Amino acid sequence: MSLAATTPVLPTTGPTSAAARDAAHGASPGAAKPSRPRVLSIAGTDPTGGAGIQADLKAFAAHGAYGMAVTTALVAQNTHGVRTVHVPGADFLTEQLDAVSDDVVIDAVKIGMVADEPGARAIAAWLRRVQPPFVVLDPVMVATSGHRLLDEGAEQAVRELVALADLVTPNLPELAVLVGEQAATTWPDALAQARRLHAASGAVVLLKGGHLTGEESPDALVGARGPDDVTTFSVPRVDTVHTHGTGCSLSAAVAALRPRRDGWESATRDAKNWLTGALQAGGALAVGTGRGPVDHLAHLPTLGQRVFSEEAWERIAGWREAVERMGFVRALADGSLSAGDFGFYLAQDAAYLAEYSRVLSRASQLAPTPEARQFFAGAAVTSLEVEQALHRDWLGAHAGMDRGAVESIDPSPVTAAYTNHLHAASNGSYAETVAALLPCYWLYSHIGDVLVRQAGELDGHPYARWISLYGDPAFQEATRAACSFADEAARWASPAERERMLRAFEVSSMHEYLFFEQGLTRATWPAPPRAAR
Ligand SMILES: Nc1ncnc2c1ncn2[C@@H]1O[C@H](COP(=O)(O)OP(=O)(O)OP(=O)(O)O)[C@@H](O)[C@H]1O
Ligand SMILES: Cc1ncc(COP(=O)(O)O)c(N)n1
Repeated sequence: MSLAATTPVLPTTGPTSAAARDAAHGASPGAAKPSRPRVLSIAGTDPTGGAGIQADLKAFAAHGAYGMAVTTALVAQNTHGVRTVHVPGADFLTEQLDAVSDDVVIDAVKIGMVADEPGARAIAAWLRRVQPPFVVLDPVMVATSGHRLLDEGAEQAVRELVALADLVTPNLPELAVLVGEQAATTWPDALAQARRLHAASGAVVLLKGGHLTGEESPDALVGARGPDDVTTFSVPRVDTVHTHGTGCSLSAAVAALRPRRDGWESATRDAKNWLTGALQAGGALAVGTGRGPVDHLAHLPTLGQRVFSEEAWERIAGWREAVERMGFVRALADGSLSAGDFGFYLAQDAAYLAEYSRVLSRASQLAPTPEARQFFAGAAVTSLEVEQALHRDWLGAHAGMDRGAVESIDPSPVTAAYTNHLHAASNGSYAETVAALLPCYWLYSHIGDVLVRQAGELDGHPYARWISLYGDPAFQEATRAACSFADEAARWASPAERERMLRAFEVSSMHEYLFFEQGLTRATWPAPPRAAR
């Protein structure tokens, strides 16, 4: 038997259009919009911070709203599920609600878990008294872990709350309960149910398709601009298990945005895009061993973080020491390196620089400021022309290679691995690209210091010209500039992006080591196998 058979689907207050409700709240298109809206969450708690009030406050802050919270229920839960629920009671709930509204002007309300029928009735009575401008109701009934967050007998009271809400954000099972039907299994059936809910209640319905399977995760706004209006928002489904609290976070974000927007559509579109980024970054948070939360602040830089280059340099302490002890550097410093090994190194360096120059050009293309664009474009030219000219001179004089031969050197597997890594990083962001490019400047000038120190007096040294070139002050200056561009990019990077930068820097440092050392280690590489005839 469906719930509709025993209870009226919706209460008797009668539907009003979204536009009429907005007008009643003074939310006309020309009305002044609060720059920092005061938004109240009425919901349960999640001590691990992924859902409920804790998620709502983060979503409010992420959207620049001032967050407030009234607790309906204290929930002992984590990323594996709900353990127990403690409900302080409807009288205390009303006391909390009044404490807020007696003092603070409220720009929007988001309602989540209401827990039980007395709770729902207390909230309904308060909404009728206070008439907040925008009310978003996420009709939380069952946690994804399967635990009930709403007493079974309270469903009718939640239906009554729908009629007091401006926007209701059900997932498929919740929508079914609200209209008193079986849960829809297809998107068109779900849309038809959402239309019926809108027609009966007057509330705009944001139908959430997170529970569907498929490559897209569609949501639809029903009734925002008229009874038959449906706007679909579809994003590619993020391949993640970390979806705890997505419903709470989405509805809170819409509530935070709505007071500054002219309608539900633009608030929903932006909230949904933000949520997709937060879902993508959720795994990197490493919160809990179950279904973890999304990263509400994925789009923000973190205040108080360390200077990127300091942290990056510290992270490669091991590679730095390895580079200082390298046999290739020691042999170059004491002059015992054979001309053949040095020639191999120079030839590979020429092949490397050709690709490095392309990645520098890409950094210039992605750079956010004219200074950075100019720096990386200039570096692309220098590495192609000036540095390669030196390589050509030596290889011409000592290995009999002409310009064409130098320009068509095959990269070794070690060289190709390094340049492939740089190209892969340059398919990411500007910040990642700069971080990947940096060790070539920095470790190279570090090796220069080590070489100059180890070589001592350069008179009569077979590699004097090269060693003095390593210590060139212009190169040290370029290294400092590259560091400051990386630091600036990191200042605006999210934690996940900064981690990608550090990783790109670390991997490039490893490649620097392998690149230099290949002058000697190549003797141990296997010869290309002969094809069997
Ligand atoms: N894997 C995913 N990729 C992209 N978007 C998703 C994914 N999972 C959920 N969403 C989006 O998250 C929002 C919440 O959707 P969902 O249907 O899961 O609601 P819910 O069941 O109320 O959430 P909760 O898991 O918090 O209870 C929707 O906008 C949905 O499209
Ligand atoms: C207090 C509270 N409110 C809502 C949810 C639903 O979120 P989810 O379905 O992701 O567990 C929850 N777990 N806890």
